[in-house]
Amino acid sequence: MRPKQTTRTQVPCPGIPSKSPHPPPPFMLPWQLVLVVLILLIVFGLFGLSGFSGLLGPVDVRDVRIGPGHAIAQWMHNASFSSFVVAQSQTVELHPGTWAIWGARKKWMGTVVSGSVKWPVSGWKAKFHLLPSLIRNQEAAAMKQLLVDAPDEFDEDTDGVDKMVTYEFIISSAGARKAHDPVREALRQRLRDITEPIIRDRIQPFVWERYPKAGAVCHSMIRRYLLHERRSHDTHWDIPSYVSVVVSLDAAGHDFHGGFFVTTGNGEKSFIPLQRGDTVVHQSDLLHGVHVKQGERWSWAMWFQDSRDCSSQSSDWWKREAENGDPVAQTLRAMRAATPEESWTWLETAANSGFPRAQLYFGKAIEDGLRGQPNHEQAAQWYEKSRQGGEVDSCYYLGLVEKRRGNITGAMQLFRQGATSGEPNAMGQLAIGYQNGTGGLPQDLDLATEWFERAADFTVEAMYQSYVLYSEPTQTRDRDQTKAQLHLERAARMGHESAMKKFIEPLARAGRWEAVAPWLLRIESKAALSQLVKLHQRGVQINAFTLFRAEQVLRDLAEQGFEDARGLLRQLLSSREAAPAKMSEL
Ligand SMILES: O=C(O)CCC(=O)C(=O)O
Ligand SMILES: [Fe+2]
Repeated sequence: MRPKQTTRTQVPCPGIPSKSPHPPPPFMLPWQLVLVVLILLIVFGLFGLSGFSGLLGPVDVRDVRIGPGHAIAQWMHNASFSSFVVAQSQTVELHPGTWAIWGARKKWMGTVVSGSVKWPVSGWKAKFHLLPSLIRNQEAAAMKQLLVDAPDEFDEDTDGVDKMVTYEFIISSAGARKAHDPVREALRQRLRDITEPIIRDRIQPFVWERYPKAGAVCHSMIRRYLLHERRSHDTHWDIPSYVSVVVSLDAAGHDFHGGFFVTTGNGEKSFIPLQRGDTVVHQSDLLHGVHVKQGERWSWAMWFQDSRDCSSQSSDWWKREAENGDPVAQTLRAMRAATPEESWTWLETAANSGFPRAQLYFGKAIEDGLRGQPNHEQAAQWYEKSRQGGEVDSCYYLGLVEKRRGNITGAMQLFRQGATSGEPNAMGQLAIGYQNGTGGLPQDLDLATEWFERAADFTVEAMYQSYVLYSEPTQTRDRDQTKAQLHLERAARMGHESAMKKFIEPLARAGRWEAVAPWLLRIESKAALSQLVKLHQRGVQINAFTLFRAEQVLRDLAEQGFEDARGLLRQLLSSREAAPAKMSEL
């Protein structure tokens, strides 16, 4: 496979002057010989004539075809028994399209597993590709190590999918301001030194061949899934991305269990056991997510746009398919719609076609009052249709409607159905039922703990409640401080306000102000920010990235007109006082 050749070098002809006063020399001069050889190298290098490869130096063929024992080959075998995913493999060659005179030219030969997920109702199949070992073990390890060594330099914004803290490190991004902050530029550059050749030589050639309209990588980031932090990136579509590429930096079944999955929202998840350096390529029609059930995982994710300058024609994506009546395409268009009215129209059309996920979203749109007054009864009818169509998330929303109607027992039955199908919000509601003994459930703190703990991989409230429950004994177990502490830290790191305050109490009591400082920024209240400024003024060591972010937060608040933030910003920037901080003064 070759990337498209966009420009070709014009080779000037080294002609002999027409009116030469001297006869041409009988043999080529050495410099002319060199020129001719150079021209041959350029021409054959550009056109890739393999017959001349001897002239161009050795070809470094990296053969990473997988055998039947490889985890992905086994997954593929099992997928053939699945009701919703199919996959087959082929061998593919990638030529980087660049060449080096002195170094070896590179060629990648590997297995590509092409799979698809069959959507219910629609004939639509969401395709994806798996490329085992596209990234070398050492490359993946080197990328990860750079960030393991800089644990505090991750972004902690709110995630668009689950509203919890992201914990991502942006390597490059066309849109994000944080992709240009000077304080992390050296680290970003080291990561780009590794990632850019990989994108140019391996990822881009493959993506451009399979998706001819794909342009440039416009967003590239590392995500981490640590034990005391984020455990999941639950079921979603990559709405802003034309082509998404995910590289696992750890090995499933070895460093962690679970990981990247594909689904149709019916409760079944097919976990793809990506090994270190294995790569997934897909578009926004693939419903997918991440759940790290044990261990820790890091991944490198990229989003291609459909242009080289990162402008996006996303309003055109899946247009023809939507207009031809496909409900999956219609739902995707609703999620990219320019106006609420347009979104409503596509969702209504898709819901009327019987697509369970669209029925869920349409119910939400009605309940949220996307058009007119919120209407819970009408929303409930769509949730019910969606539930009957197999969409597990609907059990939770329908359960909430029942709860509001005062039918707690009916609500609990719905929550149980959602919970046993793996829906985390329903798990949390069922746990509350056992915690309080409501909705026809006995009070049972062991079952409450069990369900909260299952949900704690996904929702911040369940993380916090797991901490609360493990902090106390039940009739059958002692309190478990280790588990309680893990859940408290996870809830705190994922943005639970009470958890953050509880988590820093012992740090403050021990006078560990360096450790307290980043938390004050995370809490972001006026009191917390002024304490942070106070610590800084008193000479407490605060890492450069925390200080940089504090300045940014205060600047943003000041620009929004908060007078206090303006004052705090001035203090932060002004010189420090020398006196050490005392707990009693804070
Ligand atoms: O971490 C991964 O494997 C995938 C992350 C993902 O799906 C996303 O960032 O959209
Ligand atoms: Fe994604």
